[in-house]
Amino acid sequence: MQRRHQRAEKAPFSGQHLLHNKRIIRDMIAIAEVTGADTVLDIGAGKGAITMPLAEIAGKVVAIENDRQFADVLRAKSDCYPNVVIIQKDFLQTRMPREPFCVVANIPYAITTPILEKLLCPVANGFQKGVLMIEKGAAKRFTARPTADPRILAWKMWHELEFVAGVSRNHFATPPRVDSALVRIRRKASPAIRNADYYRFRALAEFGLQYPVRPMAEALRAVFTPPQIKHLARNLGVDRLTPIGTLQERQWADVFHTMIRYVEPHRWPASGK
Ligand SMILES: C[S@@+](CC[C@H](N)C(=O)[O-])C[C@H]1O[C@@H](n2cnc3c(N)ncnc32)[C@H](O)[C@@H]1O
Repeated sequence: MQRRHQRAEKAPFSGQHLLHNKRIIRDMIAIAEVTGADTVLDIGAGKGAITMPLAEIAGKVVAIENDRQFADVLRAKSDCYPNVVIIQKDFLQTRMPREPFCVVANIPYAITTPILEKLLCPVANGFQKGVLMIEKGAAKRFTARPTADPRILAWKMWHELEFVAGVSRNHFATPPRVDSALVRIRRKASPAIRNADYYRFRALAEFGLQYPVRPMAEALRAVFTPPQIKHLARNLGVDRLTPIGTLQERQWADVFHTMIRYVEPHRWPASGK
C-alpha cells in the first residue's frame, strides 16, 4: 500500500506521464509538418514513444532526457537509428542550436514556462516550428487573444501559437492529474519587431502591463508625453481610457515603434540587457 502511494507520488513531480496512443503521436508529427530535412528536438523523450516514430521521418532527432534509466532505454532503442542523438541532461541546461530546428514533444509540465522561455526567445535561437503536449489550462492561457501577460505577449510577437486540440488524460501512463492539449507553434517569417529589439520590447511590455486594467494613458504616462499618448491612441484606433491589457499584438508593435521613433531613450523602460 505504501509502495503504491510512493509510485503514484513520483509521476506528478518528475512529469513522467508517458504517451501511449500511437495515433496521437502520428498526429503530432504530421501537424508539425516534419520532413526529412528537419532536425527535431524531443524534449523529455522518456522511453522514446515520440523519438523513434520521429526518427522514421526527420533528418535528425535530438532526444533530451534527464532520467538516467530512461536515457539507457533510449540508447538501446536508438541502436538501429543512426539519425538519433541522445542527450542525458536537464533541458534547461542544454544550449539551443543556432541552426534551424523543430520540436515535437510531450514535455514535463512542471517546467512548461521555462521550456517555452528558452525556445521562444528569438535571439540566437534557431527554433522554427513545433507541436507540444502541455497542460490544457496553460495551452488556453498561451493561445488567448489578447494577452495581458508580458511574457506571453513577447512570445507571440515572434511566434504564432495555436491551440490544436484537447487530449484526454487516459492516453498517458501514469495519467496526469490535469487535462492536456496540443499547441502548434510557428516562428513568424516577418515579425513586426526586429530580433535585436527583443529585450527592449519585453521591457516595455513588462512596464506597461504591470496593471493590465489600467487605462493605457495612465499605464504609459512615464514613457509618453500627454500629446504623444493622444496621437498614439488615435493611431491605434482606441480610446485613451482603454485598459492596456486589451491591446492586440499589432497595437503593441505600434506602441513600441512609436516609442523608438519619438521618445527619448532615457524615458524607455530599462531592459536590463
Ligand atoms: C511527460 S513525460 C514524456 C515522455 C515521453 N516523451 C512520452 O511522451 O512518452 C516527460 C519526460 O521528461 C523528463 N524530464 C523531466 N524533467 C526534465 C528536464 N528538466 N530535462 C529533460 N527531461 C526532463 C521526464 O523524465 C519524462 O521522461
